[in-house]
Amino acid sequence: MSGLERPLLTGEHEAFRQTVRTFVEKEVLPHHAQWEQDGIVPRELWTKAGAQGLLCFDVPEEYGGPGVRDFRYNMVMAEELTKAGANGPGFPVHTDIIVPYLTGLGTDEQKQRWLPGCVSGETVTAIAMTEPGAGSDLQGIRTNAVDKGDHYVLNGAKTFISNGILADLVIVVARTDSPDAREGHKGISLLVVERGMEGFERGRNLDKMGLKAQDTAELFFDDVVVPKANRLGEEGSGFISLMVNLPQERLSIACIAAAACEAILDMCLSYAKEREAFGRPIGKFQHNRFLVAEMATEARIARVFVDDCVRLHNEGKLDPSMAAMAKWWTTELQNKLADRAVQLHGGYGYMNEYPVARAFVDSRIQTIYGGTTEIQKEIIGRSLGL
Ligand SMILES: CC(C)(COP(=O)(O)OP(=O)(O)OC[C@H]1O[C@@H](n2cnc3c(N)ncnc32)[C@H](O)[C@@H]1OP(=O)(O)O)[C@@H](O)C(=O)NCCC(=O)NCCSC(=O)C1=CCCCC1
Repeated sequence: MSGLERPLLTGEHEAFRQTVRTFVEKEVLPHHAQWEQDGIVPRELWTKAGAQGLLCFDVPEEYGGPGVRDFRYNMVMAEELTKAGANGPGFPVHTDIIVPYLTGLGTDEQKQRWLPGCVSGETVTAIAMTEPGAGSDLQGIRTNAVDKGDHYVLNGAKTFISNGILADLVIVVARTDSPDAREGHKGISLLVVERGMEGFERGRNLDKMGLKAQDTAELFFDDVVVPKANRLGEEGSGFISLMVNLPQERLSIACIAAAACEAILDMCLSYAKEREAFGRPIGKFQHNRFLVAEMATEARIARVFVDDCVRLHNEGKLDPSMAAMAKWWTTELQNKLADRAVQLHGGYGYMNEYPVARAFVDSRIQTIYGGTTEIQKEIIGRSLGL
């Protein structure tokens, strides 16, 4: 797909892309296979990324960041990691999804306390929404925090938490209402739990089908004393804060999907030109030519759509239903293209040593996390008044 115009991006974004690419080639790719076996990346990778200015672009200067509110940088980061097949570093999870809660909801004291470490990579973050018994139905969570005056006592369990093992700071979604007088979404708050708090334990680093080098963990909270100074936003405002922030998470996932579609197309194009069968390159057979032609068309539509969503987001005009459209459509496309790519590659496509196999397994989670395809359609349907 190289050579296609991207009017959204300027020379500065392309220069940033070069910095990310050099970092990925030097610091990530030589070790990635080992990290996939380990199920985790080393801490030092985060501080190296921080030192190169690759984390938390929109954190204001007074809190140690570059203060650049431009999601195109987030998008370029997602693209470079995805196209390199380097899905281990959970940088987009940190920069695009979690740190914005601190920047947007934190008091000055909280921001002074937490943001400089997030920018430098000393502090790795996670957000804990999902529980063993509640995923799509966020209001159904049971983790609860009991008000004890100047602190809460937190109890519960979370699962599927990205960066869960590495995280020093976890935003925990918890019920702060009483079990006798449930207040629906108004009973949900966001509490920051920090590494070392008594009663905060990590469970398994979960063994996943794909995204092998990114740690995904169970977290347990057993009478954890969380100071009220660690609550983000007003008590009871947590659900609305999630609804307001989730569109950016979904856009981040769509950025990954659009880049993955382009990467899959490139793999198929090369293979269709190189691989010969029955005396000619397989791309000379009409079936395969049409297959790759369809992929090129669909990947281009995804690109134009996602770039436009990023433009709207930068202008503060991306509504939640548009983010939902971008998320479901591009991630479903990514799955479709990945499946077809394996078929085109035949037996080689099933071999882990071929990038197409990784593209296939990594695509599968994309339609699930960040809100499933079905939840995205629910959001769109409701926005249409249905
Ligand atoms: C969309 C959803 C299914 C909606 O739920 P309900 O039907 O219970 O809620 P409902 O009755 O629709 O609404 C309640 C209040 O909320 C207001 N509001 C809604 N949207 C918004 C909005 N956009 N802005 C402001 N207010 C909003 C609504 O008006 C209502 O308030 P009111 O009662 O009128 O006072 C929601 O639960 C959801 O989204 N689930 C997916 C979770 C999900 O996506 N995890 C992802 C976990 S995976 C993850 O986090 C990671 C993945 C990858 C890496 C890292 C992290």
